[in-house]
Amino acid sequence: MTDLDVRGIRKVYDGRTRTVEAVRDLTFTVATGELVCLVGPSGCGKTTLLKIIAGLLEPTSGEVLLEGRRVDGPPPDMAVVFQEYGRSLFPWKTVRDNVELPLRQKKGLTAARRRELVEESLAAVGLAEAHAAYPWQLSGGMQQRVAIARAIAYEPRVLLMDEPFAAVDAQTRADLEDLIRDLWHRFRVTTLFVTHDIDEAVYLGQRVLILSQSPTVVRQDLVIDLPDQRDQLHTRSSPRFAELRAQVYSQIHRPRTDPAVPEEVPAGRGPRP
Ligand SMILES: Nc1ncnc2c1ncn2[C@@H]1O[C@H](COP(=O)(O)OP(=O)(O)OP(=O)(O)O)[C@@H](O)[C@H]1O
Repeated sequence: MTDLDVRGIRKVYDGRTRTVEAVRDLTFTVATGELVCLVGPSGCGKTTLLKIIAGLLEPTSGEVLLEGRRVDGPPPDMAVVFQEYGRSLFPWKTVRDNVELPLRQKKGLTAARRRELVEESLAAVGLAEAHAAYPWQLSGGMQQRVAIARAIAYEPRVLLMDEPFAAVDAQTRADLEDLIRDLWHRFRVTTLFVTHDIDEAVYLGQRVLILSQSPTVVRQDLVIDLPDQRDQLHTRSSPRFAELRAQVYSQIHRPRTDPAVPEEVPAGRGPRP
């Protein structure tokens, strides 16, 4: 079954002085319970695409379907984890209250069930002990764990992650990558994980969607045929990992086949139909 169906998404930012075609034509699907990584160079429109999928930004053309229903605003059964954990947590609320907050918007949850979900998800990310702390008392990696716990507690149908580990150190990043694999094994939430880090995409994903430079199209939809049980040491040093990362690298850096296509359209000409 398909959870997420992205069809012909195009996005043109129409500014006063210039018009930028950020995303040209993106089409892909994510099946129920899949973990798919989306990798592309900086500025290729990953955040733009994610905002469109999350219903926060309207595409110029194309559509996103979530379980067959068109997304035209933030869907209630989707959770997003952003890169800037510092700005996504409320500093005046405790860890427990930060995780519980979105649950208060969810219909039909009793206070007891909310408490249960908060406790379970904090335990799942290894932060059961930190429930009474404030975000500013925690390290960056711990704050990002809180943001992940908040997303999981919500029991979303689809989880979107936008470069969630870009701002943490390398060791914390590796730990958080393993946490994502672990949580995905446990909860099987349909996950779309956006990153510009090729190794991270190959390590995490069942599939990697490789994006071109802006204006963006899908260069390749690559199946990651690494063993399901992955670990930082053995997986990353395996010959197959090296082959897959080389394949992603060469696709990302492949020259555009259509160099005549302008990346910026003069203002006033407007988006193409
Ligand atoms: N609100 C906006 N108005 C005009 N142009 C924009 C706007 N947001 C993004 N862009 C442009 O669209 C293109 C894609 O930006 P976007 O932030 O989606 O890329 P990205 O792949 O997420 O980048 P990064 O990896 O550096 O975070 C860029 O050229 C950017 O300058």
